[in-house]
Amino acid sequence: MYIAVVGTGYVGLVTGVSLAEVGHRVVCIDIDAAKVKKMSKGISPIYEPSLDELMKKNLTANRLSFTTDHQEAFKESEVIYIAVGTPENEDGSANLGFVERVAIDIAKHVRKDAIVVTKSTVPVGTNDTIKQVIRTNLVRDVKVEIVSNPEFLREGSAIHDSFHGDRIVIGAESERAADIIEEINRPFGIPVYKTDIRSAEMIKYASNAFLATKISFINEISNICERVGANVEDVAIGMGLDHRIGNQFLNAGIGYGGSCFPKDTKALIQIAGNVDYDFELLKGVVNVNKHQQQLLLNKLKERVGSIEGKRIAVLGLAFKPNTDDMREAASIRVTEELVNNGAFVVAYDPVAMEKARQVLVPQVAFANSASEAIKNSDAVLILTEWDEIKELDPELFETMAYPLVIDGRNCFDLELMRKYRLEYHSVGRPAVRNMLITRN
Ligand SMILES: NC(=O)C1=CN([C@@H]2O[C@H](COP(=O)(O)OP(=O)(O)OC[C@H]3O[C@@H](n4cnc5c(N)ncnc54)[C@H](O)[C@@H]3O)[C@@H](O)[C@H]2O)C=CC1
Ligand SMILES: O=C(O)[C@H]1O[C@H](OP(=O)(O)OP(=O)(O)OC[C@H]2O[C@@H](n3ccc(=O)[nH]c3=O)[C@H](O)[C@@H]2O)[C@H](O)[C@@H](O)[C@@H]1O
Repeated sequence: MYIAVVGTGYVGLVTGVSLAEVGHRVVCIDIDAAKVKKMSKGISPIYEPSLDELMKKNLTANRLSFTTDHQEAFKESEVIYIAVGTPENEDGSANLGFVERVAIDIAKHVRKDAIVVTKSTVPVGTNDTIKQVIRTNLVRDVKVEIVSNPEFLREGSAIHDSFHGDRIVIGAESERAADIIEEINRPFGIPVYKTDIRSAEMIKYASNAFLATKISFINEISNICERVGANVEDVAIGMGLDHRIGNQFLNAGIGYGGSCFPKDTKALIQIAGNVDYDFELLKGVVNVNKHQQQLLLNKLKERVGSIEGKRIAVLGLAFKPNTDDMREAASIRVTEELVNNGAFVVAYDPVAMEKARQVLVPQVAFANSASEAIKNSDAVLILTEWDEIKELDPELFETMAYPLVIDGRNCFDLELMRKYRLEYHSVGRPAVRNMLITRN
């Protein structure tokens, strides 16, 4: 199949590369010329495990190409994927400006009958708008059908998820269009669920909102655990053994960040509000998430008193491990608050430092390693559970005058931390206060 993918962010690029890998001829289009130049050389503009290798392999095999030219890209295309961003408007609703722009580009440049597949996360009813925009702006006499095919990949394991996802959802207005998209995806061997377009659009928001709900739920349980002396990790294991609950997405921490949960939960509240439905539960989920980051800062303030003039090491800046994505990362608000309170912040991340420099407040200093950040600090805050951080030797913390570690991601085993001279606070687990121990 000749396929065009519009937008080469996390979703578009991974979709394009994966479709090329299973044998399709794919052209990826982006308006960002610098990005296109880089990708044409086989260099991924984002950090995503295995992506570079697959890009190079498929470029060499001539199954994959990149361009800024929509007209050129749509010349042969039988299927056009829309994978541009749908960021948050100020009122929490989804900004559909990029999607609508692409719909107009398709209408102007499409040359043959085509199926337009929406991968971007869009509010229920948006595919009807896309259809309308394309049909009213069509320049040539061609037939365009619309399919909703929401994406469920996670950043940091995007390639793996594309080949081993739990399901592919196809929402279509005709059986023919649904069958063609199913056929395109057959080589992935992932179960396909076909439905109507509006239900497919809703499946995406409902799935993200449900996962976000699980996180806020376990975070509230963790806050109670701290007060009653229980351990949230044991609680999550015990709960997860019930298959109806499942053991995933029950990691308590500083709340969810990233480019999707924060915006998609708010967008779903708006979608509900637009039809006069007050989605109370989801509003609670969003509020709990906001509060959770503050709890970490409260713990710090409680232990160090005034933050002013203190040197605080912040380990882990990306919103989750294995990505350099800084969108809605907890580190943005946390470092800003520390700086506003007069702290000297020294930050470290194994991968996201370059992007972090662009979004964190300019007063933040960057260390070349975790140990450099930790040395001489008054406290360490852990915000992302990178393996590199989880594998740090706790002895490193003993290089601090008063080893105070506040871990927002439960990176360390409590038994292990009890063997070191340090004070360690994590989320939903008993604190370790072990300043007097002498080890042999
Ligand atoms: N990031 C993720 O893990 C996931 C994202 N999604 C959804 O997928 C959509 C895309 O998300 P990301 O890939 O994160 O976005 P992104 O913001 O990383 O990338 C969007 C890309 O589209 C390009 N673009 C904008 N307008 C264009 C146009 N008219 N023509 C060509 N290119 C254009 C931009 O230059 C940019 O490179 C969003 O709706 C998001 O909610 C869904 C599942 C996972
Ligand atoms: O629509 C999207 O963009 C994507 O959003 C999430 O993927 P992603 O944001 O890449 O990452 P997740 O692994 O889901 O983590 C999101 C946030 O939740 C946090 N989280 C996750 C799991 C958990 O148990 N606890 C927890 O705090 C993570 O630290 C991170 O900040 C979903 O998992 C994907 O299925 C979806 O396609």
